[in-house]
Amino acid sequence: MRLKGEIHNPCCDEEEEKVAEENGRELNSIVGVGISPPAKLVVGYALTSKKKKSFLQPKLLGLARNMGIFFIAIDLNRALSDQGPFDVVLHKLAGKEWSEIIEDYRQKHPEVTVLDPPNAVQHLHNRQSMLQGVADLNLSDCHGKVGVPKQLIVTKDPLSIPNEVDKAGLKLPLVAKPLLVDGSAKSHELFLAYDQCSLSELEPPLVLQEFVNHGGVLFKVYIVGEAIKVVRRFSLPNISKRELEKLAGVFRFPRVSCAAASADDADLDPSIAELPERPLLENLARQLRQRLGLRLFNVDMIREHGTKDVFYVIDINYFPGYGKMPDYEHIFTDFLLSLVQSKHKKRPAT
Ligand SMILES: O=P(O)(O)O[C@@H]1[C@@H](OP(=O)(O)O)[C@H](OP(=O)(O)O)[C@H](O)[C@H](OP(=O)(O)O)[C@H]1OP(=O)(O)O
Ligand SMILES: Nc1ncnc2c1ncn2[C@@H]1O[C@H](COP(=O)(O)OP(=O)(O)O)[C@@H](O)[C@H]1O
Ligand SMILES: [Mg+2]
Ligand SMILES: [Mg+2]
Repeated sequence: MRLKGEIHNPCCDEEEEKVAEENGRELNSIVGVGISPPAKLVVGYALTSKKKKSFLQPKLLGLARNMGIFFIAIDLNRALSDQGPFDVVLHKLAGKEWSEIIEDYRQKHPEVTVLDPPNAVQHLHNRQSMLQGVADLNLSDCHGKVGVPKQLIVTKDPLSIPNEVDKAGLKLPLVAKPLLVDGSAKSHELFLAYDQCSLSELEPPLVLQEFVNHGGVLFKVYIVGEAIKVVRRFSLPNISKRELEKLAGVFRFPRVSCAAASADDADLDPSIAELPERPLLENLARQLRQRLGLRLFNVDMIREHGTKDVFYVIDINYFPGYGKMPDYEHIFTDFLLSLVQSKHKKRPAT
């Protein structure tokens, strides 16, 4: 925690100016009435403009300010070590150059909580390494099973895909996903493949994943440190055997489970809509947090149609769209405060 007056506050765009204005209003009002400055938490952020807009909403900034938490934009044109000082750094920017900057900063400033370490984030930029952790989890309790759909990685020669799929024993239909996830629209361009021959039309590098019928509903499990929030989203409908026999080809499908596809208020079959049990989610989140070394992520989970508790994780996203998570402003401010508290607890008594 720091005292006031230590903050450097560079403004780069409209969003940042708004944030700085919110912060400044608080600083001036305290100085003006001569109250001694309270301890405060300074959070530096390096986010895309889309993310700044969706995450730094007035309801978060206002609540945070009342709790002594101030968000300060990191100036990408200046050395990171010359800025701040920060208690926490939040970041989600693409590119190797940024990863190196933030890793270097993390090593030189162990007193700052960097959310999250770039090498751990990197793990989620590849759809193969992303799900490796899940396959190795130990979730053998009575609240359900969590696995990963059977999948195959293809890095070259599209003409060999039909044969490779055959050898691996993958069952059709398949979902084809770009192997690398870099935040681009292209990395979210997904295809459904209904027959083996057409698979050679796809462009590697890819993950080919068995399509799991799940009743058209997906569970988005948001994790913020130890907090978990789960929402329902619409997803792809079941594909019947009959339909599969009739169809051939590969078809691109749109972003079916985006925020606009919320299914929380829909009138759904309870056996499809019922959320995964809380102990299962807690166990999953705890183990993933440890294994991935991340505190800010979400997990896309589906329930195998016709079962009560057989789940598959199909996607994990770093620093997802928390702005759409119900109650995110409280969850996030509590989380930021808990970081400082745990830091204080760890400090040896003098
Ligand atoms: O754009 P939003 O707010 O829907 O958030 C996206 C996430 O949506 P979700 O919160 O899961 O509904 C989205 O999740 P999905 O991959 O769509 O499941 C990604 O996390 C996306 O980041 P990136 O493009 O992979 O870097 C996220 O995009 P960024 O906001 O990080 O650019
Ligand atoms: N193995 C699968 N079985 C059934 N549906 C799937 C599968 N994988 C993906 N989907 C559907 O495709 C959507 C996008 O896939 P996802 O892996 O989450 O990619 P993205 O990173 O672009 O969100 C999911 O929300 C879900 O509707
Ligand atoms: Mg997804
Ligand atoms: Mg994703």
